[in-house]
Amino acid sequence: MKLLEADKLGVTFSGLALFRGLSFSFGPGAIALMGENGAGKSTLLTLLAGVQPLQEGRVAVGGHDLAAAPVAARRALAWVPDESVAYEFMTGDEFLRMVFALRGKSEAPALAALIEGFGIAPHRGKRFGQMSLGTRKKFMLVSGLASSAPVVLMDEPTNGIDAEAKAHLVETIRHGSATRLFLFSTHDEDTVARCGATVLRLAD
Ligand SMILES: Nc1ncnc2c1ncn2[C@@H]1O[C@H](COP(=O)(O)OP(=O)(O)OP(=O)(O)O)[C@@H](O)[C@H]1O
Repeated sequence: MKLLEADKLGVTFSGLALFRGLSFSFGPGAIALMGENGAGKSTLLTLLAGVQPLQEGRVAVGGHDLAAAPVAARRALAWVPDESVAYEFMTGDEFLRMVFALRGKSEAPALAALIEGFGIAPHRGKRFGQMSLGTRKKFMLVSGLASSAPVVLMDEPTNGIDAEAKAHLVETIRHGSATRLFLFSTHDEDTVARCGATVLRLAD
């Protein structure tokens, strides 16, 4: 079962090619995107997530072409950026409700266990402007992981989170990777090993 396919992806910034002719095809599992700072990990993830338009090549998510059928393709993925995208005035609960409303869902069956596992229950009523960086990150992770999307794209998911949350992230990836694809950028070798992830290395 193919969940994410990239065919001859290429990106050029200011006349310099960041990568070219990048092709892969993944079914369920865990893939760690690694490489030096500036190798293009975040750029690749934003292309796959449909956050930034493709320059060269094509992407299909859940069999849906990202350029030709963007709504169906994006419905098949969840995107967890490195930095919080929530409004500062929103509470944790309001943010989660907004994300599920945007996905056309009123509830997420996995949500309660994720809130518990990531230890964010005490922060649900807090506004993002008053949260620590790690707590914001945990809400981003929970919003993506609680979706039923078969493809979960995460930019540096362990950045800033504590050991308990990291253990829960690893457990969620290990448990879910039989049916879903988790593709995440990281510099964290320990997490890659604990998740049993396959490494996709972007050359500098
Ligand atoms: N919109 C843009 N315009 C011009 N250059 C860009 C743009 N986006 C990214 N870049 C450049 O592309 C390169 C790759 O950046 P990217 O953030 O994808 O790397 P990364 O592998 O995620 O790095 P890190 O490990 O530091 O997070 C960098 O040199 C960056 O400055």
